[in-house]
Amino acid sequence: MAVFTPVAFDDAAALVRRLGLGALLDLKGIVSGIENTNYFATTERGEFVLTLFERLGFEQLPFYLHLMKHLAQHGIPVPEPQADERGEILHALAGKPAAVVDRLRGANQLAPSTRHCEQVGGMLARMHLAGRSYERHQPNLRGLAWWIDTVPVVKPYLTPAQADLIESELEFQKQLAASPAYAALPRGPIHADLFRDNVMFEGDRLTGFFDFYFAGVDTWLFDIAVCLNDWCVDLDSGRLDEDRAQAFMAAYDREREITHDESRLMPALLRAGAFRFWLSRLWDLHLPRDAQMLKAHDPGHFERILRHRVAEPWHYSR
Ligand SMILES: Nc1ncnc2c1ncn2[C@@H]1O[C@H](COP(=O)(O)OP(=O)(O)O)[C@@H](O)[C@H]1O
Ligand SMILES: N[C@@H](CCOP(=O)(O)O)C(=O)O
Repeated sequence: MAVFTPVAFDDAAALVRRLGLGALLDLKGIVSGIENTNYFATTERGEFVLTLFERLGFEQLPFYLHLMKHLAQHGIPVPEPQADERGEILHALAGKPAAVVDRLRGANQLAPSTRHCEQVGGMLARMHLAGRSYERHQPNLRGLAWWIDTVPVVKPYLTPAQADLIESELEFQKQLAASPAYAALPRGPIHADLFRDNVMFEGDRLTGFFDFYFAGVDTWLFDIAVCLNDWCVDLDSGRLDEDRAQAFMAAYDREREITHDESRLMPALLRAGAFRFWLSRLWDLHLPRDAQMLKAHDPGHFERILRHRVAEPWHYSR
C-alpha cells in the first residue's frame, strides 16, 4: 500500500470536521500510487480523498491546489480542494502538508479504445485553454533542469548501451530546448503526468482528471506527448497505435488548433515525454524511499518507447 505516513482516524476526523465536511465515517488507505500517501475518506457530506504530500513542500503545493480549484471553477472535471472557514486549502496532518479533495466517480480505463482517447484529447485541450487565465507560475519540476541533475545519479545503474542512450538523448533535448522553434511553442499550466491511471471514466464517459502533483508551466505539446505515449501506445512493441493516436489528436485539434511549430516538433516532444518517464522510473527503482508496500514501475517500458520514438518519428496529419 502506498501509505508512507499512517494517519490516525481521530486526526483525519478533526481535519474533515474543520473543513465543514461533517463527521468522518470511514478512512481507508489507498493501495495504488507511488508518490503520496492517499486515503479515501467518507464523511457525512460525501466521498473525499485525503492526501499527505511526501516530497512536495508548503512552497510548491499552492500552485497545484489552486490550479485544481481554478480548473474546477472553469468547468474542467477535476477534484476540487476543500477549504476551511478562512479559505485555506493547504492543511497539515501528521507533520506533513495535506489536502482534502473531491473523490471522482468511476474507475480507470486501463485498456482504452479510440472513444476513450478522443475524450481525453478533447478534455486536455479544454484544460489547456482554461489554464490560460491561471495566474500562478511554477515550472515543470520534472523538466530539463531535473533531467540534467538526475542523469548522473542513475547512470551508475545502467548498462553501457543504456548510458549512451541516456546521454545522447539528454544532449538532443538540451539542443531542442535552446532552439527558436521550441521557444515559440505555446505553453501554460500542464498536467504533465496524465496517464491512464490519472483519469476516471464511468462506463465510457470521462468523469475527470486527477493527480495534478507533477503539474507545472511547460509546453502544451509536452503534455500531449506524455498522453500519446501512454494512452495510444501499443504496450507490447512501444509503437503508437495509429487509430488511437489520430483519434486523440483530432479531438484535441478540434478544441484547440495545433500550430505548425507543434506539428513539426511532435517527434522531438514524444522523445522528451518518453525520456522524462524513463528517467523518473530509473530514479524510483534505484533510489527508493520507504513505504509499507511500494511497487516501482518498470523503466524498461519507457526505454523501449524512447528507442521507438527515435527510430520511427511519429507525425500527426490532419
Ligand atoms: N480525487 C480522486 N478521486 C478518486 N480517486 C482518487 C482520487 N485521487 C486519488 N484517487 C485514487 O487513489 C489512487 C492513487 O492516487 P495517485 O494520485 O495516483 O497517487 P500518487 O500521487 O501517490 O501516485 C488512484 O489510482 C485513484 O484510485
Ligand atoms: N505516471 C508515472 C508515475 C507517477 O505516479 P502516479 O501514480 O502519481 O501517476 C509513471 O508511470 O512512471
